[in-house]
Amino acid sequence: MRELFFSLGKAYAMSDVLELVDVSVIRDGRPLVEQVSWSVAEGERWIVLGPNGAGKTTLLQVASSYLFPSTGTASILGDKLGSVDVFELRPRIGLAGAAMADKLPKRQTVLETVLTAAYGMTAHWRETYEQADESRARLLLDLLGMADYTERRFGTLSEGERKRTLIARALMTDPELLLLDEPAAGLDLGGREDLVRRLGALAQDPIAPAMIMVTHHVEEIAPGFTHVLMIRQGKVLAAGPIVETLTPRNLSLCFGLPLTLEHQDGRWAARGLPMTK
Ligand SMILES: Nc1ncnc2c1ncn2[C@@H]1O[C@H](COP(=O)(O)OP(=O)(O)OP(=O)(O)O)[C@@H](O)[C@H]1O
Repeated sequence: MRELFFSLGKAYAMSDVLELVDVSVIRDGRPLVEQVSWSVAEGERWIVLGPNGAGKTTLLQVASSYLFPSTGTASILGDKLGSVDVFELRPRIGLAGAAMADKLPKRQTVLETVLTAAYGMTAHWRETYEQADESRARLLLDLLGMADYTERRFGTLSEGERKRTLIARALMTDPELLLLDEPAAGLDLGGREDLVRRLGALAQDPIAPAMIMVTHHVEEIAPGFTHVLMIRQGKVLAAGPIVETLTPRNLSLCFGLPLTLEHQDGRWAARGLPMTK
């Protein structure tokens, strides 16, 4: 069944999903991210964790080829930004986030919203879809628990339903790299837990694409995520295998206050220390 979703043959070396070397992005003379070096290999599932304004979305924009570094080099799926046609690269990258949601027409059905990704478009426009594409879109919507919503208009969905539709959409092109920008933001407890379960299944699937998920909250990290990059004020504070790197000390440094951290059954929970009188 899974083979329907993800293909096996990849055209790049294992280590080459993403390779940033000394990447800085500078706007108005200020670095939004500074001297970031980071590599993501096939099979790895990364969390990018950090406070508001740390530079997480900026990094994801570089990883999705929508933003070029001001200095340093970025290679995505074996191709260096600046010497590759990004329009050939982008279908190989699945991207789900609020910025994408804003571009999608609200009157389009959920099925059309997912299908248009197969054609590199955001809106339905006279193209006739192939049966195979429609079958894939329906299967992905089913995988994300959206099978009963295919004819609903995208604009009428709840936040949780919208988030799950966007992930199905991001998987439509069978990407080699899946980028999720705060997929659990705005979800209630049930919605978050449902999404964490689905992302956990995806993360633990050995033939699913390499994944990078941006979040502010350790509670949103699903079992199966293997690595974490912790970022503060545009700089990498720590990066590496999650169990070694996601420590109370690093988390406290990252968010700038003393925090306790629990890790149980693959899930994480953080709490601030009580105020001393
Ligand atoms: N085009 C721009 N010009 C100037 N500053 C920008 C631009 N885009 C982002 N910034 C600033 O860069 C910093 C990093 O922004 P970014 O959106 O990457 O952070 P983030 O970690 O994703 O934040 P959040 O968690 O709040 O979404 C912020 O201070 C933001 O105000």
